Amino acid sequence: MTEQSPSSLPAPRIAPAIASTTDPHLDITDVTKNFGAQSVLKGVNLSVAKGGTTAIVGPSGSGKTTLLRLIAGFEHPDAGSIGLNGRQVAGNGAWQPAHKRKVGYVAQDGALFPHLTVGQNIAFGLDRSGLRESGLDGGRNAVRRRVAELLEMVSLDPAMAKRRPHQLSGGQQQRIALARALARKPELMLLDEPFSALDAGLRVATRRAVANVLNEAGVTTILVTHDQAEALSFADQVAIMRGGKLAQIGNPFVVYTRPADRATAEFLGDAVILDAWMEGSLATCALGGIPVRRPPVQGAVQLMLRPEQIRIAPDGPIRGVVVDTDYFGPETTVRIRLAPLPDAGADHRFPGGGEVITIRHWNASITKPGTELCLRVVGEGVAFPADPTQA
Ligand SMILES: Nc1ncnc2c1ncn2[C@@H]1O[C@H](COP(=O)(O)OP(=O)(O)OP(=O)(O)O)[C@@H](O)[C@H]1O
Repeated sequence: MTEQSPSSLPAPRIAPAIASTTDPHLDITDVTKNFGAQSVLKGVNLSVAKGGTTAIVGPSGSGKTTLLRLIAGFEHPDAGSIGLNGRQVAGNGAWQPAHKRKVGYVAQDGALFPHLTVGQNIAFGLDRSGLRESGLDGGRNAVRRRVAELLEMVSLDPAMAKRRPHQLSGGQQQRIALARALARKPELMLLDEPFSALDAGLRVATRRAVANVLNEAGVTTILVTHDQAEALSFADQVAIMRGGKLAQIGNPFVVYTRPADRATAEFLGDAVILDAWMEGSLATCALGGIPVRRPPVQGAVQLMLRPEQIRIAPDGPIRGVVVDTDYFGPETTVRIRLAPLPDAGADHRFPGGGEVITIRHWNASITKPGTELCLRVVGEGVAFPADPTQA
């Protein structure tokens, strides 16, 4: 048994930045989209708060880009409606073309024009009548000044305006693409996997820089990605797309720690899933009795824990033997075969032991195969009905 009680568990961290969706910037209601016989979006509902950051994450082909293109106004929905700032822009007979929606779009590869300089690329996005409205003449000097301003906004040296895209790194190219999209002063920015071509270090730095620019400019942002870690770190609202539907929408902490179903749990990160028996708010499994906040059913369930909730501890009540390990530098994944619970006996509610779980540990030397370990579980588990039709 674990020695945790629900009252001793850490309180969930609630993401501070979720803006109220009572005043949504974007409102998507029951949107469907078919391409020929293929049904790609099957009734999507999503609300994005003004100034908020939403990540749409999901496997390849689940419909993420299609949804973004509908929001941008590059495609019409077959049914449902899309509202921007309280005004219907698509559906129910309404239609506002893309160039009137005040929406910026940055694609995966940045899509810069290779034959134009950086400055010309950015200037391409400038709305010259907008420059005139701002008291600028819309001529060369005004354009040059605005391009320099936009380059500074994305933390690049204005001298770069003379270069061509092939003379820039991938991260710099993505920032130029962002500057070009920002040139029109969009109120909503759509980012379609803009960091996926960058290597790991540059990806994190560029993501952070882009997030800062958009945040400071107060631009509502939607990021599409298939990278769950990116979604969790970038956004204050994460929407998980699966098979043309949003399986769950919530703040990053909630969707990671309390996924709505097993597929979402496994998509968002590593998950330890064990057969368990739910009685009241306690699920008994090979790791002992684990508190569950809102059990969906009683009786047979599948219990989900994140690997970081299972700690190696000399006084831990659960026993197991290391099966094998995988060394990754800062951490090692450790596969452990669990021993039967001492009080399991012939009671059909208790698992018989022998389950293999995978956890992580920083010290590779204490996790050699065959080593006996004591384990402790921290925090709550999430229970899913063992019979998925009950979900
Ligand atoms: N213009 C189109 N014509 C026909 N089929 C399309 C069109 N656009 C998208 N599709 C199909 O719709 C499905 C969803 O595509 P979409 O690009 O929206 O998925 P995605 O989740 O963004 O995938 P990825 O992560 O691989 O970019 C795919 O099967 C795709 O082939």
